[in-house]
Amino acid sequence: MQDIFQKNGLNGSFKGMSEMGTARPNPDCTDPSCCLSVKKVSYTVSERVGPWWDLSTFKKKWTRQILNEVSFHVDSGQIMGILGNSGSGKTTLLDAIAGRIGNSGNLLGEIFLNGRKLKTEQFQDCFSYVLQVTAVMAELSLGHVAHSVIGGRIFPGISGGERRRVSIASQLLQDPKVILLDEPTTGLDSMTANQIVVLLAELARRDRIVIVTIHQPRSELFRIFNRIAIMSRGELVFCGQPEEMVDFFSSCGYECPEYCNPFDIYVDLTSVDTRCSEREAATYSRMHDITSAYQNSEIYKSMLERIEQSCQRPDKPMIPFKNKESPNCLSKLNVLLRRTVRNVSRDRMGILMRLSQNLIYGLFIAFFLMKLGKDVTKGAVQDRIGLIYQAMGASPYTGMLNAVALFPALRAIADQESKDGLYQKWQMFLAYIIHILPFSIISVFIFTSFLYWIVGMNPDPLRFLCFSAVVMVPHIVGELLTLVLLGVVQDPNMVNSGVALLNIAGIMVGSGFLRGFKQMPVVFQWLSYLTFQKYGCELLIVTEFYGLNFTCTPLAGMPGACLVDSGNMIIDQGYPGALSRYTLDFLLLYAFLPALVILGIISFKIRDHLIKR
Ligand SMILES: Nc1ncnc2c1ncn2[C@@H]1O[C@H](COP(=O)(O)OP(=O)(O)OP(=O)(O)O)[C@@H](O)[C@H]1O
Repeated sequence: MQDIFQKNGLNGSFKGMSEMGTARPNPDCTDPSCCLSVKKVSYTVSERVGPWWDLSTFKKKWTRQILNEVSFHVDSGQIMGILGNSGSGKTTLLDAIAGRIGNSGNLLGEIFLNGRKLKTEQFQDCFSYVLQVTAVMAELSLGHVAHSVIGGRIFPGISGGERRRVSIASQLLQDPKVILLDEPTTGLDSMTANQIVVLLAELARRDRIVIVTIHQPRSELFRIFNRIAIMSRGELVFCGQPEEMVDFFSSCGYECPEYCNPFDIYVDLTSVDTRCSEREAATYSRMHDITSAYQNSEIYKSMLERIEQSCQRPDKPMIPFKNKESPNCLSKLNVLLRRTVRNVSRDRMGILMRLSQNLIYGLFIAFFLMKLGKDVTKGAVQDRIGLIYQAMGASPYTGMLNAVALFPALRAIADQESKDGLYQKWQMFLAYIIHILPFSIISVFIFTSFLYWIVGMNPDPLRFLCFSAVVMVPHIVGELLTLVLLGVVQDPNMVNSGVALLNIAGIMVGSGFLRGFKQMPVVFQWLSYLTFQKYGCELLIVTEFYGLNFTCTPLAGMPGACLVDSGNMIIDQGYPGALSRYTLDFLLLYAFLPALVILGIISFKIRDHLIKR
């Protein structure tokens, strides 16, 4: 990060602040190398009138105007601050310029860079966008523990101000000409907030256009911004130089009282107060009058002229695209993997839990079963089948819990960083699954090493290895399946339920324990071939039962109790031919892993299309 700031002349600190004082970057804009013109940008969305349970109103829709013909012009070397009360449309305006607006609404208007009209698909290649950090936290559902988690786990030990600087620095990697920032100062104390704005002004001074939305700027920043835009109800109520702003509002009859912050006064003046209908009508009318006065002013007309001039110029400079040079796919994967491992390794408790969760579960089984016996009348067969059922049926859940706990945070980061073109979402998915492999292997080996020998399963080291290799798969499949669904389903709770239901269905149809295959309707017999549980259970049955001889204590009144005298009989009756399919079953079981990885890549490619905003 230091390098990036140094490269951009900022020397990695806010040292420049005192030196530059409150000087405004490129105040005259005599010879800008780049200019951004936004012309009549409007955005409307269609909303249902009533809730879904009231069908008559739910069927009706109304059109809501979020942005209404917003136009402005900024030259390179300038910083523009967009003010406005909450819900005035600041973020939507930045989203529209950055090409990040979803396709849920209707976006109209034109954006020009250097007088050249941008195609929608070019927006993201030109502009860098630093989101509200708070937005990322909401995405991660971490708002309630913002400081403990963001400050401790994802970005350990860095302050809010430093975090903003990291976000800004990461955007500078692509050397953009236009940087858009959504509320980069929110949540910071006023001194740090000012430092961030001064830093941004300094970035603008290096021949860039910087546009920031900002809440409650301190009055000193008045001299820093080259352009101030005030929004209300999706309209641009005013856009011009700070001095022009004071004169303009004075000419409308609204003098800024002495010792008052002009930003606060003008934002209040142009906001619509919805607390009661009378006040709403009065404040709306005032806002409307000010907007009309602005649209009839010389400031507005000269801004429109500048847009026209830049579009009419015969020698228009080329569109300044962001630097797209990036490392190859393997290097990106390597960086993502290292970052994931580094973040995960900081959470010692998390690692311990991941390694021991299967073991804890193994303790339950061992405590419940104690020692496996050989006497069929004392549960020798039933206990073994129960153990296999547990090993196959429950392992996916531990994998699922890991993915649901860890991946949504990384997914949110990947959503943002992939929009910035740093890498693709599926690369983060791949890096994540590479990082889980050692955890899965070690945790399953701890589990099987304990359980296998404690309960006294077939005491053959080779069979133990086969048992471990089989149980590994449902654990990893549980994690992979969760990741695949997390690609297309946003809510981790829904994914949880989905994976749990799929697993229950799989073990029911695939294991043959609840109902023998021969007794199942044909459709379920066919479906069972699609379940990894079919191959896993069959393998574990052979691994445990093949060559096993039972003893029997004849019971009075149960003449058939001793009919089963060997494990081979269990295999022949329940899983005919399983012995000869042993290698094939292994191959088919392990084939689920690459298949799910491919499905995951597809799922995250679909996510690219689903997440537009
Ligand atoms: N896709 C959408 N569908 C419906 N309403 C939307 C959509 N996008 C934005 N809005 C609404 O438009 C209004 C403006 O939202 P926006 O986030 O741009 O405001 P803002 O000025 O950035 O607010 P804040 O300062 O609180 O972040 C809000 O009322 C918001 O709910």
